[in-house]
Amino acid sequence: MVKTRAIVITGNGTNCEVEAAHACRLGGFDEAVIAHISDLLSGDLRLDDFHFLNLTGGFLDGDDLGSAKAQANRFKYARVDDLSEHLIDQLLRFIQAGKPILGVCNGFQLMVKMGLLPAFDGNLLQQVATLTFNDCGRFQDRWVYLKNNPASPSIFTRGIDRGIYLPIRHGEGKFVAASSEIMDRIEANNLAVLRYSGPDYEEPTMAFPENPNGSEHAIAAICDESGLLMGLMPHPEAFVHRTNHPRWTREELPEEGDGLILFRNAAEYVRSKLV
Ligand SMILES: NC(=O)CC[C@H](N)C(=O)O
Repeated sequence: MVKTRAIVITGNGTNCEVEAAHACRLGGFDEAVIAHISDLLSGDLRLDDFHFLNLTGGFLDGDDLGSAKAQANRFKYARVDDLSEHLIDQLLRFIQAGKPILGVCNGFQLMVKMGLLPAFDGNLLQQVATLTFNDCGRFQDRWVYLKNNPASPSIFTRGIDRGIYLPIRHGEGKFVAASSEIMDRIEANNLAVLRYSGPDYEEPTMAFPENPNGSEHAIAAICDESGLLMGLMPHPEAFVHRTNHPRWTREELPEEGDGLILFRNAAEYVRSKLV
């Protein structure tokens, strides 16, 4: 049987790669490789040899130029040394092959700034939204409630009932669309996958602190129309077991953390396409 292989890209300031690779393995991938961006740029590793790409969180290039902006340009314009192609050619092949990509926090910022999300009409590499400074003006490091949109096409959130509880750690998490037309289209196509809410997961909220950054339409996660490309500000890889929960010694909790389902769904999707 073919091994399902996940790749987590690191380097230039990411800091969640070990947790992310662990989540991929727990979720069911046979292998999860932590690859430095330099290994892709040198041609030593190729995206073509993997089935799932996780763009993980951190402080790429120290957030200079705005979070993930420099890495977005690196992905778009850097050439792979020994293959006489650009890294973006590999990335576009990956997407055209129908392979899923999950961007978390800095990785979500990267996907949006490269134009991989929301990528209307498969129009990749055109930036139509951004993630900018939190309205509160401060870095936020705590847990949030995320209301699920069951009508979204995201393959990652299948099976989530009302919502999930996850940690955030970001300074630039406010989702802003370039125009009201873009936002209308995101809403019309159910591309807003998760929104900040109260603990009952009833209504999305713009109120601080439940909405930690002032994100338009309370958006915490979006996907593309295929559901295979998704990004979110909260960290699913940081809640895979009940002992990751801030109150695990005081509350009765299920063994599995709320974030693991995203990785399990990715692994199951990949497996279903390989057999
Ligand atoms: N944890 C993260 O990935 C943070 C992303 C980015 N550095 C920010 O502060 O917004």
